[in-house]
Amino acid sequence: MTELAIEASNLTRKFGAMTAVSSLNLQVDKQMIYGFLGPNGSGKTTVIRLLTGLLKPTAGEVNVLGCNLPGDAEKLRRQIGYMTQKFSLYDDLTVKENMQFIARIYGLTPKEQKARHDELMSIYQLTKLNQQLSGSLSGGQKQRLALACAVMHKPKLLFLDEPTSAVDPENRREFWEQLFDLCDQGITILVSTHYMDEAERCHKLAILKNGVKCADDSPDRLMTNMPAKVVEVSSNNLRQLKQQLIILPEVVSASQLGAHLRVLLTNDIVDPMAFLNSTKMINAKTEMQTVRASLEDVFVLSTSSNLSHQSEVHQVKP
Ligand SMILES: Nc1ncnc2c1ncn2[C@@H]1O[C@H](COP(=O)(O)OP(=O)(O)OP(=O)(O)O)[C@@H](O)[C@H]1O
Repeated sequence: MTELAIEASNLTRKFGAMTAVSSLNLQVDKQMIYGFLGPNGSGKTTVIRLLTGLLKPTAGEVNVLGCNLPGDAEKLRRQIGYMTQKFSLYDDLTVKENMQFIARIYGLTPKEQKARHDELMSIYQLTKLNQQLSGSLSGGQKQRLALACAVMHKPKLLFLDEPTSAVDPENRREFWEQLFDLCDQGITILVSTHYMDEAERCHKLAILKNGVKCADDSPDRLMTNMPAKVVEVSSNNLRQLKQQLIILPEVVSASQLGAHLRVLLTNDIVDPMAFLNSTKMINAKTEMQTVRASLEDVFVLSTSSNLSHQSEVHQVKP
């Protein structure tokens, strides 16, 4: 049986009357990259802070790397790394000084500091930037420095809260290669993101909405088992067609992608083409085909504000 790095049951966190995280059950296997995908304010950062011991839960149980939280938070701290959304290092210190500062916080001896510093500078391509003020680094360079600092003390578990929000696609791809290298070395990674391409790279993924987990599985299984049908429609009246379709209860969403309208239909529609034809909104110039669900479709369905659709999404994983 695979060992768990994180286990949470009924984890709940309220801020006053507002419930930021609601009865969350979570199991994360060791040595995997587990993603949190959710819209703004869905509770991703709050969950991460609860799992790092930085925030106390209102209710529920959390065990991370064998430490029961919040009681064992201090014991856990040495075993985890945390990279926050914002660049949290000192702008007016050089790259080297920031690394030294973090190394001292983690109590590395001068000899360990030197060895780790040289190793990380090389892995994260920071050697030439050693004496540069951190505030003057590019977004991608800052991110590499932040990751180097987060792994300084060789944590077993890494929390990354929207780590690539300020970097371009090429740097993002490179960053993910580094994450897979870390995973290969035995590190478990929990990462929150807004990006579908990033979410699709995770071994497993939870989708959060208003503090509630609405789906939890591998990206592939989420797409294969999505309880809705997807039809691509091309026509000469896409904008008008969209307005007509989205008011139908069977239509979860209709969004334009270039020359197509991507239409999500509830699963009880057995023959999507016949259904769309029966709406009489389709004209002689309309072409339709059913297509495989994308992760974005799963996300749209999971976070749809239509409650009748929402109840179905919970069936993504019973
Ligand atoms: N310290 C706090 N006090 C009051 N409300 C808070 C606090 N921290 C978070 N919240 C609220 O909890 C909800 C979830 O916030 P959280 O930052 O966890 O979401 P998120 O999914 O990380 O959002 P984003 O993607 O925008 O970073 C929000 O409504 C937020 O305003």
